[in-house]
Amino acid sequence: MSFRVATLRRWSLHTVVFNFSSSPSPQFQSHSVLHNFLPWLENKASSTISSSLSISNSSYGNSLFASKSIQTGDCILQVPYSLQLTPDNLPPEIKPFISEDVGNIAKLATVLLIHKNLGQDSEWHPYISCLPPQAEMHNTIFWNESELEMIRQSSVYQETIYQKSQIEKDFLEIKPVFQPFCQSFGDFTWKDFMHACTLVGSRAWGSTKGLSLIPFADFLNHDGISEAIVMSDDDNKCSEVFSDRDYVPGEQVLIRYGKFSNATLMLDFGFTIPYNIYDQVQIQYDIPKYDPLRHTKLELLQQYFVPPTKDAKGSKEVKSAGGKGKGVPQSLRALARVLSCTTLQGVKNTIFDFF
Ligand SMILES: C[S@@+](CC[C@H](N)C(=O)[O-])C[C@H]1O[C@@H](n2cnc3c(N)ncnc32)[C@H](O)[C@@H]1O
Repeated sequence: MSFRVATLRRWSLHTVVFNFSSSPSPQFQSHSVLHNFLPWLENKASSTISSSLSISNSSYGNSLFASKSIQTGDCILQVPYSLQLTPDNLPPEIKPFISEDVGNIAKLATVLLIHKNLGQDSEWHPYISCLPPQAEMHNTIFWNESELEMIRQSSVYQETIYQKSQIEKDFLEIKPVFQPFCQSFGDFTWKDFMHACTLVGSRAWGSTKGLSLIPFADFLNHDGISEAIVMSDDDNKCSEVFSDRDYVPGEQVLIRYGKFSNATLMLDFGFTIPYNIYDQVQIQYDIPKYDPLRHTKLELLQQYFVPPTKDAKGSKEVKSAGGKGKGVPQSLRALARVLSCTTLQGVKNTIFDFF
Protein backbone atom coordinates (compact mmCIF):
# COMPACT_ATOMS: atom_id res chain seq x y z
CA MET A 1 0.00 0.00 0.00
CA SER A 2 1.31 3.47 -0.72
CA PHE A 3 0.37 6.22 1.67
CA ARG A 4 1.14 9.83 1.16
CA VAL A 5 0.62 12.78 3.37
CA ALA A 6 -1.92 15.30 2.16
CA THR A 7 -1.40 18.83 3.42
CA LEU A 8 -3.90 21.60 3.61
CA ARG A 9 -3.18 23.93 0.72
CA ARG A 10 -1.09 27.03 1.51
CA TRP A 11 -1.26 30.18 -0.57
CA SER A 12 2.43 30.82 -0.16
CA LEU A 13 5.23 30.08 2.23
CA HIS A 14 6.23 32.58 4.84
CA THR A 15 7.02 33.05 8.48
CA VAL A 16 6.09 36.16 10.31
CA VAL A 17 5.92 37.95 13.61
CA PHE A 18 2.50 37.44 15.07
CA ASN A 19 0.74 36.71 18.25
CA PHE A 20 -2.94 37.21 17.91
CA SER A 21 -5.99 35.40 19.00
CA SER A 22 -9.45 35.30 17.50
CA SER A 23 -12.50 33.76 19.02
CA PRO A 24 -14.77 32.28 16.40
CA SER A 25 -18.46 32.91 16.86
CA PRO A 26 -19.98 30.63 14.26
CA GLN A 27 -23.57 30.72 13.17
CA PHE A 28 -24.41 27.07 13.62
CA GLN A 29 -25.62 24.95 10.73
CA SER A 30 -29.06 23.50 11.30
CA HIS A 31 -28.96 20.14 13.01
CA SER A 32 -30.85 18.32 10.26
CA VAL A 33 -28.53 19.59 7.47
CA LEU A 34 -25.53 18.18 9.37
CA HIS A 35 -27.35 15.06 10.51
CA ASN A 36 -28.26 14.11 6.93
CA PHE A 37 -24.83 14.85 5.53
CA LEU A 38 -22.97 11.58 6.25
CA PRO A 39 -25.83 9.27 5.10
CA TRP A 40 -26.04 11.34 1.89
CA LEU A 41 -22.27 11.07 1.32
CA GLU A 42 -22.19 7.33 2.05
CA ASN A 43 -25.07 6.79 -0.32
CA LYS A 44 -23.18 8.72 -3.01
CA ALA A 45 -20.04 6.68 -2.33
CA SER A 46 -21.90 3.36 -2.01
CA SER A 47 -19.51 2.66 0.85
CA THR A 48 -18.94 3.51 4.50
CA ILE A 49 -17.06 6.77 4.98
CA SER A 50 -16.85 6.53 8.74
CA SER A 51 -18.40 4.31 11.36
CA SER A 52 -16.87 6.16 14.29
CA LEU A 53 -17.49 9.87 13.62
CA SER A 54 -20.52 12.11 13.60
CA ILE A 55 -20.93 15.77 12.66
CA SER A 56 -22.05 18.46 15.03
CA ASN A 57 -21.11 22.00 16.01
CA SER A 58 -18.51 23.28 18.39
CA SER A 59 -17.06 26.74 18.96
CA TYR A 60 -14.87 25.94 15.90
CA GLY A 61 -17.94 25.62 13.62
CA ASN A 62 -18.75 22.26 12.02
CA SER A 63 -16.79 19.57 13.82
CA LEU A 64 -16.43 15.80 13.95
CA PHE A 65 -17.01 13.90 17.19
CA ALA A 66 -16.34 10.30 18.21
CA SER A 67 -19.66 8.47 17.93
CA LYS A 68 -18.09 5.43 19.66
CA SER A 69 -14.79 4.61 21.35
CA ILE A 70 -11.81 5.18 19.07
CA GLN A 71 -8.44 3.55 19.70
CA THR A 72 -5.04 4.86 18.65
CA GLY A 73 -4.31 3.65 15.11
CA ASP A 74 -7.95 3.17 14.10
CA CYS A 75 -8.84 4.29 10.60
CA ILE A 76 -11.54 6.84 11.38
CA LEU A 77 -12.57 7.89 7.90
CA GLN A 78 -12.07 6.98 4.27
CA VAL A 79 -13.25 9.28 1.50
CA PRO A 80 -12.90 7.84 -2.03
CA TYR A 81 -11.13 10.06 -4.57
CA SER A 82 -14.27 9.82 -6.72
CA LEU A 83 -16.14 11.85 -4.08
CA GLN A 84 -13.64 14.68 -3.97
CA LEU A 85 -13.99 17.98 -5.78
CA THR A 86 -10.97 19.10 -7.81
CA PRO A 87 -10.31 21.69 -10.55
CA ASP A 88 -11.07 18.82 -13.00
CA ASN A 89 -14.73 19.22 -12.04
CA LEU A 90 -14.88 22.45 -14.04
CA PRO A 91 -17.54 22.08 -16.74
CA PRO A 92 -16.02 21.11 -20.12
CA GLU A 93 -17.66 24.18 -21.72
CA ILE A 94 -15.58 26.48 -19.54
CA LYS A 95 -12.39 24.55 -18.86
CA PRO A 96 -10.59 25.15 -22.20
CA PHE A 97 -11.06 28.92 -21.88
CA ILE A 98 -9.47 29.29 -18.46
CA SER A 99 -5.88 30.40 -18.79
CA GLU A 100 -3.04 28.30 -17.44
CA ASP A 101 -2.10 31.33 -15.35
CA VAL A 102 -5.19 30.90 -13.19
CA GLY A 103 -4.29 29.09 -9.99
CA ASN A 104 -5.88 25.84 -8.82
CA ILE A 105 -7.47 27.53 -5.81
CA ALA A 106 -9.35 29.88 -8.15
CA LYS A 107 -10.35 27.00 -10.46
CA LEU A 108 -11.71 24.96 -7.57
CA ALA A 109 -13.43 28.06 -6.18
CA THR A 110 -15.18 28.40 -9.56
CA VAL A 111 -16.38 24.79 -9.29
CA LEU A 112 -17.82 25.63 -5.85
CA LEU A 113 -19.53 28.77 -7.17
CA ILE A 114 -21.13 26.89 -10.05
CA HIS A 115 -22.59 24.33 -7.66
CA LYS A 116 -23.65 27.04 -5.22
CA ASN A 117 -25.50 28.82 -8.03
CA LEU A 118 -27.25 25.60 -9.04
CA GLY A 119 -28.73 25.42 -5.53
CA GLN A 120 -30.79 22.30 -4.91
CA ASP A 121 -30.25 21.20 -8.52
CA SER A 122 -26.59 20.59 -7.74
CA GLU A 123 -25.56 17.05 -6.89
CA TRP A 124 -23.29 18.65 -4.28
CA HIS A 125 -26.01 20.74 -2.63
CA PRO A 126 -25.94 18.85 0.72
CA TYR A 127 -22.18 19.51 0.93
CA ILE A 128 -22.20 23.12 -0.30
CA SER A 129 -24.97 24.03 2.14
CA CYS A 130 -22.77 22.91 5.07
CA LEU A 131 -19.91 25.25 4.17
CA PRO A 132 -19.48 28.34 6.36
CA PRO A 133 -20.77 31.68 5.03
CA GLN A 134 -18.34 34.56 4.74
CA ALA A 135 -19.59 36.16 7.96
CA GLU A 136 -18.18 33.17 9.86
CA MET A 137 -14.73 33.39 8.32
CA HIS A 138 -12.09 35.42 10.13
CA ASN A 139 -9.24 35.25 7.60
CA THR A 140 -7.34 38.54 7.41
CA ILE A 141 -8.48 38.95 3.79
CA PHE A 142 -11.92 39.86 5.19
CA TRP A 143 -10.60 42.39 7.68
CA ASN A 144 -11.52 46.01 7.09
CA GLU A 145 -8.95 48.78 6.73
CA SER A 146 -8.85 49.75 10.39
CA GLU A 147 -8.48 46.11 11.44
CA LEU A 148 -5.65 45.61 8.95
CA GLU A 149 -4.02 48.79 10.20
CA MET A 150 -3.48 47.01 13.53
CA ILE A 151 -1.18 44.47 11.84
CA ARG A 152 0.52 46.80 9.39
CA GLN A 153 3.94 46.14 10.97
CA SER A 154 3.54 42.39 10.56
CA SER A 155 4.25 40.54 7.34
CA VAL A 156 0.75 39.04 7.62
CA TYR A 157 -0.35 42.46 6.41
CA GLN A 158 1.76 42.16 3.25
CA GLU A 159 0.68 38.55 2.76
CA THR A 160 -2.97 39.59 3.03
CA ILE A 161 -2.54 42.29 0.40
CA TYR A 162 -0.70 39.81 -1.83
CA GLN A 163 -3.38 37.15 -1.38
CA LYS A 164 -6.11 39.64 -2.25
CA SER A 165 -4.27 40.79 -5.37
CA GLN A 166 -3.81 37.17 -6.52
CA ILE A 167 -7.53 36.50 -6.10
CA GLU A 168 -8.35 39.70 -7.94
CA LYS A 169 -6.07 38.70 -10.83
CA ASP A 170 -7.78 35.29 -11.07
CA PHE A 171 -11.21 36.91 -10.81
CA LEU A 172 -10.44 39.22 -13.75
CA GLU A 173 -9.35 36.19 -15.81
CA ILE A 174 -12.31 33.98 -14.93
CA LYS A 175 -15.19 36.47 -14.94
CA PRO A 176 -15.19 37.16 -18.74
CA VAL A 177 -14.88 33.43 -19.49
CA PHE A 178 -17.90 32.80 -17.30
CA GLN A 179 -20.09 35.57 -18.75
CA PRO A 180 -21.39 33.73 -21.88
CA PHE A 181 -22.40 30.78 -19.68
CA CYS A 182 -24.31 32.81 -17.08
CA GLN A 183 -27.60 31.28 -18.19
CA SER A 184 -26.38 27.80 -17.33
CA PHE A 185 -24.07 28.46 -14.40
CA GLY A 186 -25.33 31.73 -12.93
CA ASP A 187 -23.22 34.76 -12.14
CA PHE A 188 -20.93 35.69 -9.27
CA THR A 189 -19.51 38.86 -7.77
CA TRP A 190 -16.01 39.69 -6.58
CA LYS A 191 -17.21 39.13 -3.01
CA ASP A 192 -18.62 35.67 -3.89
CA PHE A 193 -15.35 34.78 -5.59
CA MET A 194 -13.24 35.91 -2.65
CA HIS A 195 -15.41 33.88 -0.28
CA ALA A 196 -15.14 30.77 -2.49
CA CYS A 197 -11.35 31.15 -2.80
CA THR A 198 -11.03 31.48 0.97
CA LEU A 199 -13.20 28.40 1.51
CA VAL A 200 -10.93 26.44 -0.81
CA GLY A 201 -7.76 27.91 0.74
CA SER A 202 -8.89 26.88 4.22
CA ARG A 203 -10.23 23.42 3.49
CA ALA A 204 -8.70 21.88 0.34
CA TRP A 205 -5.81 19.43 0.55
CA GLY A 206 -2.92 19.14 -1.83
CA SER A 207 -2.41 15.45 -2.54
CA THR A 208 -1.33 13.12 -5.32
CA LYS A 209 -4.72 13.85 -6.86
CA GLY A 210 -3.93 17.55 -6.90
CA LEU A 211 -5.88 20.15 -4.99
CA SER A 212 -8.99 18.47 -3.56
CA LEU A 213 -11.94 19.32 -1.38
CA ILE A 214 -12.49 16.17 0.66
CA PRO A 215 -16.07 16.28 1.97
CA PHE A 216 -16.42 15.10 5.57
CA ALA A 217 -12.64 15.11 6.20
CA ASP A 218 -12.84 18.88 5.82
CA PHE A 219 -15.06 19.10 8.90
CA LEU A 220 -12.10 18.09 11.06
CA ASN A 221 -10.66 20.94 13.08
CA HIS A 222 -7.00 21.61 13.81
CA ASP A 223 -4.91 20.80 16.85
CA GLY A 224 -1.25 21.74 16.45
CA ILE A 225 -0.01 18.89 18.63
CA SER A 226 -2.07 16.16 16.98
CA GLU A 227 -0.13 13.58 14.98
CA ALA A 228 -3.23 12.63 12.96
CA ILE A 229 -3.13 13.93 9.40
CA VAL A 230 -5.02 13.35 6.17
CA MET A 231 -3.26 10.71 4.06
CA SER A 232 -3.72 9.68 0.43
CA ASP A 233 -3.95 5.95 -0.20
CA ASP A 234 -3.29 5.71 -3.93
CA ASP A 235 -3.81 1.94 -4.07
CA ASN A 236 -7.30 2.15 -2.63
CA LYS A 237 -7.92 5.53 -4.25
CA CYS A 238 -9.10 7.25 -1.11
CA SER A 239 -8.07 9.81 1.49
CA GLU A 240 -8.00 8.56 5.04
CA VAL A 241 -7.23 9.51 8.60
CA PHE A 242 -5.86 7.28 11.35
CA SER A 243 -6.40 8.30 14.95
CA ASP A 244 -3.28 9.28 16.91
CA ARG A 245 -4.94 8.76 20.30
CA ASP A 246 -7.88 7.15 22.06
CA TYR A 247 -11.20 9.02 22.14
CA VAL A 248 -14.26 8.37 24.24
CA PRO A 249 -17.67 8.82 22.60
CA GLY A 250 -18.65 12.49 22.39
CA GLU A 251 -15.10 13.88 22.29
CA GLN A 252 -14.19 16.15 19.39
CA VAL A 253 -11.68 14.47 17.05
CA LEU A 254 -8.91 16.78 15.85
CA ILE A 255 -6.13 16.49 13.32
CA ARG A 256 -3.11 18.59 12.39
CA TYR A 257 -3.46 20.56 9.15
CA GLY A 258 0.27 21.11 8.99
CA LYS A 259 3.13 22.44 11.12
CA PHE A 260 1.76 25.95 10.84
CA SER A 261 2.70 29.10 12.73
CA ASN A 262 -0.06 31.31 14.11
CA ALA A 263 0.56 33.78 11.30
CA THR A 264 -0.19 31.10 8.71
CA LEU A 265 -3.21 29.90 10.66
CA MET A 266 -4.58 33.44 10.86
CA LEU A 267 -3.95 34.24 7.23
CA ASP A 268 -5.21 31.03 5.67
CA PHE A 269 -7.62 29.64 8.25
CA GLY A 270 -8.81 32.63 10.28
CA PHE A 271 -7.76 31.47 13.75
CA THR A 272 -4.73 31.11 15.98
CA ILE A 273 -3.94 28.70 18.79
CA PRO A 274 -2.72 29.84 22.22
CA TYR A 275 0.36 27.64 22.68
CA ASN A 276 1.59 26.85 19.21
CA ILE A 277 4.67 24.62 19.16
CA TYR A 278 5.19 25.50 15.49
CA ASP A 279 4.96 29.24 16.03
CA GLN A 280 7.68 31.35 14.48
CA VAL A 281 8.72 34.96 14.43
CA GLN A 282 10.79 36.70 11.81
CA ILE A 283 13.20 39.25 13.18
CA GLN A 284 14.80 41.89 10.99
CA TYR A 285 18.22 43.01 12.19
CA ASP A 286 20.80 45.48 11.09
CA ILE A 287 24.44 45.73 12.24
CA PRO A 288 25.64 49.30 11.71
CA LYS A 289 28.79 49.73 9.61
CA TYR A 290 30.39 51.79 12.41
CA ASP A 291 30.05 48.95 14.95
CA PRO A 292 33.70 47.92 15.71
CA LEU A 293 32.47 44.36 16.41
CA ARG A 294 30.55 44.16 13.15
CA HIS A 295 32.90 41.65 11.55
CA THR A 296 32.94 39.38 14.64
CA LYS A 297 29.17 39.56 14.99
CA LEU A 298 28.65 38.77 11.30
CA GLU A 299 30.91 35.75 11.60
CA LEU A 300 28.97 34.52 14.61
CA LEU A 301 25.61 35.05 12.95
CA GLN A 302 26.88 33.28 9.86
CA GLN A 303 27.98 30.35 11.95
CA TYR A 304 25.01 29.99 14.25
CA PHE A 305 22.10 31.72 12.56
CA VAL A 306 20.85 32.25 9.01
CA PRO A 307 23.46 33.93 6.80
CA PRO A 308 22.93 37.69 6.73
CA THR A 309 22.85 39.60 3.47
CA LYS A 310 25.86 41.64 2.33
CA ASP A 311 24.61 44.85 3.88
CA ALA A 312 24.44 43.05 7.23
CA LYS A 313 20.69 43.34 7.30
CA GLY A 314 19.10 39.99 7.80
CA SER A 315 16.29 38.01 9.21
CA LYS A 316 16.18 35.12 11.59
CA GLU A 317 13.34 32.73 12.14
CA VAL A 318 12.92 31.85 15.75
CA LYS A 319 10.77 28.95 16.81
CA SER A 320 8.45 29.27 19.77
CA ALA A 321 9.65 28.13 23.17
CA GLY A 322 6.81 25.70 22.70
CA GLY A 323 4.79 25.93 25.83
CA LYS A 324 3.21 28.08 28.45
CA GLY A 325 5.69 29.82 30.71
CA LYS A 326 8.87 28.76 28.93
CA GLY A 327 9.76 32.37 28.21
CA VAL A 328 11.89 33.80 25.43
CA PRO A 329 13.49 31.03 23.34
CA GLN A 330 17.21 30.48 23.96
CA SER A 331 18.09 31.15 20.31
CA LEU A 332 16.33 34.50 20.45
CA ARG A 333 18.15 35.49 23.63
CA ALA A 334 21.44 34.46 22.03
CA LEU A 335 20.71 36.54 18.95
CA ALA A 336 19.81 39.58 21.06
CA ARG A 337 23.00 39.17 23.12
CA VAL A 338 25.22 38.91 20.04
CA LEU A 339 23.66 41.97 18.42
CA SER A 340 23.88 44.13 21.53
CA CYS A 341 27.44 43.28 22.62
CA THR A 342 29.68 46.32 22.94
CA THR A 343 32.94 44.58 23.87
CA LEU A 344 34.87 41.62 22.55
CA GLN A 345 34.73 40.07 26.00
CA GLY A 346 30.93 40.36 25.88
CA VAL A 347 30.92 38.46 22.59
CA LYS A 348 33.21 35.76 24.07
CA ASN A 349 30.91 35.44 27.10
CA THR A 350 27.91 35.08 24.82
CA ILE A 351 29.62 32.28 22.91
CA PHE A 352 30.48 30.59 26.18
CA ASP A 353 26.93 30.99 27.57
CA PHE A 354 24.98 29.93 24.55
CA PHE A 355 26.95 27.92 22.01
C1 LIG B 1 -11.05 22.51 7.32
S1 LIG B 1 -12.22 23.57 8.05
C2 LIG B 1 -12.79 22.66 9.44
C3 LIG B 1 -14.31 22.64 9.56
C4 LIG B 1 -14.94 23.96 9.91
N1 LIG B 1 -14.95 24.13 11.37
C5 LIG B 1 -16.35 24.12 9.37
O1 LIG B 1 -17.15 24.83 10.01
O2 LIG B 1 -16.67 23.60 8.31
C6 LIG B 1 -11.13 24.77 8.72
C7 LIG B 1 -11.81 25.88 9.49
O3 LIG B 1 -12.28 25.42 10.76
C8 LIG B 1 -12.05 26.38 11.79
N2 LIG B 1 -11.07 25.80 12.74
C9 LIG B 1 -10.35 24.66 12.60
N3 LIG B 1 -9.59 24.41 13.66
C10 LIG B 1 -9.79 25.43 14.52
C11 LIG B 1 -9.25 25.78 15.80
N4 LIG B 1 -8.36 25.00 16.41
N5 LIG B 1 -9.68 26.94 16.38
C12 LIG B 1 -10.58 27.74 15.77
N6 LIG B 1 -11.13 27.47 14.55
C13 LIG B 1 -10.75 26.33 13.93
C14 LIG B 1 -11.49 27.61 11.08
O4 LIG B 1 -12.56 28.44 10.76
C15 LIG B 1 -10.88 27.01 9.82
O5 LIG B 1 -10.79 27.94 8.74
